[in-house]
Amino acid sequence: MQYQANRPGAGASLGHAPMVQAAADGMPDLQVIERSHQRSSSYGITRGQRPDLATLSRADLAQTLESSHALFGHARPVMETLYDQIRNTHSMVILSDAEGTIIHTLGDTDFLAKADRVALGAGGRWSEQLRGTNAIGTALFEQKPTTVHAQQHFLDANRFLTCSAAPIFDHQGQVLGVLDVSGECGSFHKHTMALVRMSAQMIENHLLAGSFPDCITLHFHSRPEFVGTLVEGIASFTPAGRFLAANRSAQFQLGLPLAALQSHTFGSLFGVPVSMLFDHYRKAAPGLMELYLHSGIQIHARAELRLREQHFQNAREATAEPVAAIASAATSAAAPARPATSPAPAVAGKPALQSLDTGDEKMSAIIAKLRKVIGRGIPILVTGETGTGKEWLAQAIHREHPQAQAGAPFVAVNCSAIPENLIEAELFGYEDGAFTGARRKGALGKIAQAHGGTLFLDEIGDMPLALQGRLLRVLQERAVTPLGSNRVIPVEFALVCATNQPLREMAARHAFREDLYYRINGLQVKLPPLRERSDLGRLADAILRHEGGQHAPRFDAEVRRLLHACGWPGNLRQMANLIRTALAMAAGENSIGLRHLPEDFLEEAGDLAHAAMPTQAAPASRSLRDNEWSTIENALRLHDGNVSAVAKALGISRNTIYRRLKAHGG
Ligand SMILES: Nc1ncnc2c1ncn2[C@@H]1O[C@H](COP(=O)(O)OP(=O)(O)OP(=O)(O)O)[C@@H](O)[C@H]1O
Repeated sequence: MQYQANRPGAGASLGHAPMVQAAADGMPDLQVIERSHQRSSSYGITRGQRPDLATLSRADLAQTLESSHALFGHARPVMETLYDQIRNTHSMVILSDAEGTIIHTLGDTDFLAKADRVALGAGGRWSEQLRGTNAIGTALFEQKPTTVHAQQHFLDANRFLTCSAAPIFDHQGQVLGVLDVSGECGSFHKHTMALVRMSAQMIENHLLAGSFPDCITLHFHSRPEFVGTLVEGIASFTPAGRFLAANRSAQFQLGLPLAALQSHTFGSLFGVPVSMLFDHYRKAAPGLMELYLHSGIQIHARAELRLREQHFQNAREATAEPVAAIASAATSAAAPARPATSPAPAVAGKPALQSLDTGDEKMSAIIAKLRKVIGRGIPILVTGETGTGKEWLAQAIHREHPQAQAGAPFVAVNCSAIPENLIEAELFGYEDGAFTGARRKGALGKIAQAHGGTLFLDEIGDMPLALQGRLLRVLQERAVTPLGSNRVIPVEFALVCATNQPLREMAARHAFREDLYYRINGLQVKLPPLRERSDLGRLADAILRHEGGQHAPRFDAEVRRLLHACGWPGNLRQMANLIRTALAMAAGENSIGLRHLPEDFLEEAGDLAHAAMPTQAAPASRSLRDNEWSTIENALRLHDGNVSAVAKALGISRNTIYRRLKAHGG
């Protein structure tokens, strides 16, 4: 059958009707295919011709590999993780250079043999000029992710394939190569493209982090839990603060393309001098920094200071204070480069365990129990509705350890925020054995980063089953083996996990490993929802002081009444958000009145209080999830299904709402 995309009903005529969709769905973009077919004809290729199967000689391939060493070095471990996701689907993962020459493949043996027949292997050349329309060549030409399915290949010989390819860009926006998943056309899956794109993004992030030997790299996101994940923004600056490079997430968050960013400095982007980073890392246990973009949006950031000796020296002179912490947060050029995902700094600025005891009986009992187990190697499992402060409690637990005072790391991993195919590399790290000496890279996983400190696994119920076994082994053996390595790294850390899922129930229906459940469940504490706490007023005062300092204005009587009347479906997160807004509105005044509260809160407080009532009266046997879901459901009804509005009203993330909607078949 010939390709007929330029005729009406072309998708149907291909026998792949659902293919006629936007490329963003992981479906081929028919306009892209059509343009490519026109180009293929103009190259003088004919559909029925035998493809040019000549591959590079071994010497030429070695040279190609050498010139793509950085790309190959960073791509290889990501390819291994990606291949784990598609194993046994008659497919393979392919890396090509910017000319479309394949430099590395990983695949199922049966399919590799078939692929070999069309030179889809190392040394094979897949530019559009040589092969006509194909995912690698066309993605290179279009400079965007491209799926080419079956008949959409220009050459008849390639029509047994379905291929999804994403270009990989360097920090200057130049294409370095292409990551591709190819398989037999019957193995097409629309999610493949999403996996390929995320993997390409991960390679780009690692490349960027390793690009400059002497620089300051900022990892940031508007949500603190996303710092250190695939979606974080990464921007590098010279030691003097001049902009060097940024990944796509950073460009998006900063609202500027690369070309415009070139004329910026750290100061012009964030409104503070770069020296504030040195000040920040001079602290004994620096936490994430809070910075503001021009748009007023707050971001949370972690900096990596990878500086030469003389820049340390300058920093020392500039700050004229002890700089032990700077040295510990930085890597000198002579030392091996710090891995791309360096340990998150220890937690600072968050309350200690004692200050979480504001008089609620349940909270006091929880804190007393925790005190008995902290420091005894007993894993702690924290449950509770969204926003009840599970992560805050984990940080407070960490701070109780004497090592925390000495700067031991608190490393948080949100198991639901990291794409399933990347979580393994994030947790266990990976090793790049391809190059030695200065080029040897790799990344320390979060588990190894937590060595000596605390590992906090948030939303542990969302950890893929396959990885639960590996995690269990790490916990039993107290050692981690990075991907692609035989090296065993001993690790010692305190473990705190959190979930708002019924893990025991999940274990009973084999949705969560029972052995892991018992292993992480040394002591389980359940944080009460805000509506059930007896210390609501004191808690609000504590948050007010935390956010606004000792001289913050006080709540007036009307506001206090309203605080008690509200159902607080978003729990502490909602309350903290409300108080932050009120403080901003009441700046310079002595008290916070109703006029300082957001209108939507005032309008909804009554309704939401009602919405929460049935959950208060709900029988104890109802799960946390049920309570939370009915609150979300009510709020969705109130807001005509507008997820953003509900997220704002409840003070919970849109992701949480989408996850719950999915879980309830929405
Ligand atoms: N004890 C506290 N005092 C003041 N504010 C708090 C406290 N605990 C939590 N918060 C506020 O609530 C927000 C949410 O807390 P946290 O992330 O710990 O909740 P969570 O239960 O882990 O939420 P989720 O289940 O959605 O991950 C925090 O960012 C903070 O603003």
